[in-house]
Amino acid sequence: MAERQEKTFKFVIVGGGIAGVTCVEQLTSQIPSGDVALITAGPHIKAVTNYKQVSKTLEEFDVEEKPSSVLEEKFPNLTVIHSAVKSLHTETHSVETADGRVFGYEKLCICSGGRPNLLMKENPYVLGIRDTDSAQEFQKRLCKAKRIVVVGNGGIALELVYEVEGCEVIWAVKDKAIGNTFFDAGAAQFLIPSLEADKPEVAAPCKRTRYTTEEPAPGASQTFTADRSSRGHGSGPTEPGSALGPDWHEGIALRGAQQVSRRVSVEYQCEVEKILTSEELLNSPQQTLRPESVGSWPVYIQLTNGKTFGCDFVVSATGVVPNTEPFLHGNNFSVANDGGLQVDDHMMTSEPDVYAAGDVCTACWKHSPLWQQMRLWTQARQMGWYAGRCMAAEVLSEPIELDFCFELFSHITKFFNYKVVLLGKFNGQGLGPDQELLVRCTKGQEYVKVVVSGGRMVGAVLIGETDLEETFENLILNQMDLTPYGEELLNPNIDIEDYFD
Ligand SMILES: Cc1cc2nc3c(=O)[nH]c(=O)nc-3n(C[C@H](O)[C@H](O)[C@H](O)COP(=O)(O)OP(=O)(O)OC[C@H]3O[C@@H](n4cnc5c(N)ncnc54)[C@H](O)[C@@H]3O)c2cc1C
Ligand SMILES: NC(=O)C1=CN([C@@H]2O[C@H](COP(=O)(O)OP(=O)(O)OC[C@H]3O[C@@H](n4cnc5c(N)ncnc54)[C@H](O)[C@@H]3O)[C@@H](O)[C@H]2O)C=CC1
Repeated sequence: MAERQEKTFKFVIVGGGIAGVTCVEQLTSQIPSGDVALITAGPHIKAVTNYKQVSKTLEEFDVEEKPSSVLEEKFPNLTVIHSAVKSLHTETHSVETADGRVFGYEKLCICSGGRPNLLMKENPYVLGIRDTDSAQEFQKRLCKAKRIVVVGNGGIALELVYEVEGCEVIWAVKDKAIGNTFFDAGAAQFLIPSLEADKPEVAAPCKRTRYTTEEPAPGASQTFTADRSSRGHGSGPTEPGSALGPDWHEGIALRGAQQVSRRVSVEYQCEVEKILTSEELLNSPQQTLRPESVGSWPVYIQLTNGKTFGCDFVVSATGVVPNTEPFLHGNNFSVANDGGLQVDDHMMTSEPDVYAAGDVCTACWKHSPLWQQMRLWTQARQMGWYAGRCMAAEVLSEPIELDFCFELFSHITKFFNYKVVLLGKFNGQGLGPDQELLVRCTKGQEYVKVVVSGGRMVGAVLIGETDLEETFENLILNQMDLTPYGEELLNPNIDIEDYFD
């Protein structure tokens, strides 16, 4: 550890993403006299703008990348330090930065986010998407590409396969249906036609109280094509840093080298066996391509379904790993199975005076039966805000209770150009057999799924302009017995809002 301590701050926040910046904003406004330092690796910070509380728990906002001077001008008691934290010494209450400076703290909040959980870290043909730099690298490689393979079945994969144009996409998913992180096979079936059609088909509403769905057989593949117009170019490069967020792809053209329509082939129920160069492929015993077709691509991907695809590069959209490394050495943090710093219901880690918020932490308090953690920026904002309040409350010796936002999971987003609202145990997470699903689906228009347990609504997936989010949120929060209403709950001819007034 360097000998010289530059300064001791009352509060030190590490990370200029949504969690860190929201925590700073909360602290500086609650305790204007306390000096606060924000230590962050990149030159920019992420700020929440146009915040809108849509309902009791649903919120919408934009995120802007801004120079940190904007924050310093707004909060005179804030100092922004641009350097990565290299080590943390909880005993002496100090952090050391990559440029050798040491700063003391009375209370520390770690908001260092996460990084892509890459399939093969050292392989130059495997890309992850996290921040502005990695998105621009992806765009640079894509504009010369004729075929890419996307591995993963969560948020990034869903966005990419829909947005990429002029390049063939092979989409390898582990599951029986697309988008398993966010919804079930029924919703996947509703969304799939969007991959091949620009205009949604409008049909009469149809209602079913339980859904059944045809699933592709193991190793099956499906191909979807569509013509789409290209979009404009956007912002220039920035330093590596915070995660991208909603609509990140709208500012950059995601167009490949081919003047052809979009073409997505989904390979179901498979994982990556190997990623090989053409030379390695020729020497591989499992290789199934004809020798004359080997060599035309820079890289080849072998899937566990026995298929091999040549491509320009592979996108590993396979989740997030929390950035904990600089903080662990020499300290005694409890780390969760997913690699996050465990935090209690006051966002405190297992080390005294050290809090954590956002993608880097794992919520280890006893959750409300209707909430779960997902690494989303709505939760990064809520956690950063609540961590700031908890730190202030501790300093002011005020009591504080777990915030209401952790009562009910709620998320608004957009997939395949549809509004998507997820509430509570939207996929029946952890409910076991004690659940009933009510589904209403109008092809090309809306998909409504309600999860009922013990006669009470515990979750919902709303795709399209359903206008049901507020009513369903209330029904979930009230835990009203819905048994008398039965299937009428989703009857499209009943105005459900009036029904429950
Ligand atoms: C492509 C993409 C699309 C997404 N889309 C959505 C979406 O539509 N909706 C949604 O809700 N969520 C979305 N997310 C997830 C969301 O962006 C993240 O959950 C959220 O931004 C996490 O915020 P954070 O502040 O915890 O971490 P980050 O944004 O990762 O910020 C971490 C900060 O810590 C800094 N840092 C890291 N290590 C150190 C260190 N050692 N010292 C100092 N500073 C350090 C980094 O520079 C960065 O500023 C998306 C994510 C990606 C990658
Ligand atoms: N609209 C939204 O809300 C969006 C949210 N995000 C968030 O950004 C973060 C990063 O996104 P993603 O990388 O898509 O993470 P994710 O957590 O959403 O999905 C990861 C996917 O990768 C799969 N996977 C994991 N390991 C694998 C392996 N070895 N082989 C094959 N598949 C594997 C998982 O089954 C899962 O389908 C997530 O926290 C996500 O929630 C990202 C984009 C959009």
